[in-house]
Amino acid sequence: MSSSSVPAYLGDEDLTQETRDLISSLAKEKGWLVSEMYQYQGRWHTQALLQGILICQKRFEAKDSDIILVTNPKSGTTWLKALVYALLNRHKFPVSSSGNHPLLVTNPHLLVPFLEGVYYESPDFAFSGLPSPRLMNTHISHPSLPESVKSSSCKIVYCCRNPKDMFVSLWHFGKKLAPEETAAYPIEKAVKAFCEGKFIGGPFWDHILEYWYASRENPNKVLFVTYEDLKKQTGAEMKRIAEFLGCGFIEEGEVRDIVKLCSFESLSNLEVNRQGKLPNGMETKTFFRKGEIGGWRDTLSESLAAEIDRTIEEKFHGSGLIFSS
Ligand SMILES: Nc1ncnc2c1ncn2[C@@H]1O[C@H](COP(=O)(O)O)[C@@H](OP(=O)(O)O)[C@H]1O
Ligand SMILES: C[C@]12CC[C@@H]3c4ccc(OS(=O)(=O)O)cc4CC[C@H]3[C@@H]1CC[C@@H]2O
Repeated sequence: MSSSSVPAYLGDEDLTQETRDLISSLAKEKGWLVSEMYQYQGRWHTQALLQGILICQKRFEAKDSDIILVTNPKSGTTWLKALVYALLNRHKFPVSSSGNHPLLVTNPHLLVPFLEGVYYESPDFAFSGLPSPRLMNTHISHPSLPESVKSSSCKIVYCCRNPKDMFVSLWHFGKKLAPEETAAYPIEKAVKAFCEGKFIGGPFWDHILEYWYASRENPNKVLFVTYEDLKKQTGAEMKRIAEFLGCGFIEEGEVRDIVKLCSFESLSNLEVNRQGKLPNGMETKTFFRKGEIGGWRDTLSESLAAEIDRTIEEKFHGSGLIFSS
């Protein structure tokens, strides 16, 4: 990859010998954005994110008080980070006297660390130094989570999104992230790869279903929310998240203020989210595009939408999970 906006952890520099040895034994495919992606524990990864996951699996020690936000890419990660950060810090940083709220001057990705990204960039990063309760996010699949995440009483909030909107969001994100690499790539090919599961973090259906069943088996451990419900009833979903996390009583005014501060209109118009880059090289504005439900209609032809619908029907049939659009 050559574009300047491409983050460090999409590259293949700084790989340890251990990662190189493992990679040499893994199935390999050419990706849409990356020239090589590797299949590890059933999922496709860039070399850098794979190394981040390996280090995370080895080193991350979950605490009972931890909160981990889990998503597939482009399913509402940035928004969920902002909402939960504002919720947990509502006494320290009241949103009503909001002139100096951290979210007004800091991109949500800098307030909530991305586990495998941080472990790739800074393998010795001291997660133990984060204030309690520690709030972090990951795209790691349920079976691949570090053992301590599964065995401790830490809480997981999983947010999923209608796969058609998720794909379309990824499509535009990829084009912004690496315009040269993606310019000549046909959307038909990308939809095919997405439906075959050969996309970073994919297959998307395994990711969603594993957390879906985990939330049904252990509702005190995993809370399952959707981008669509968050969009339609942000306040009610935020209260559900707050109750799950044991945040205690929240006044209606506080809920309203947090919902407003974290809305697409509010966050996407802040200077900090319009200009500038994260330290990893990604432009902050790439995380905000339309922020709508059903926006896939502007990008997908009927036949491409039908191709994704067929995959959804095949993979989610009988699961009880229904995507609204
Ligand atoms: N505050 C917010 N409210 C609603 N959607 C938001 C949001 N912030 C970002 N998004 C949307 O969430 C998607 C990015 O997901 P992620 O944060 O997981 O990378 C993008 O979707 P679109 O590309 O459909 O607009 C982005 O616009
Ligand atoms: C994880 C990430 C969002 C997804 C980005 C991504 C999406 C699709 C890709 O296509 S393919 O090469 O697998 O065919 C590649 C990538 C690589 C970067 C991914 C982003 C890094 C941080 C974002 O949350």
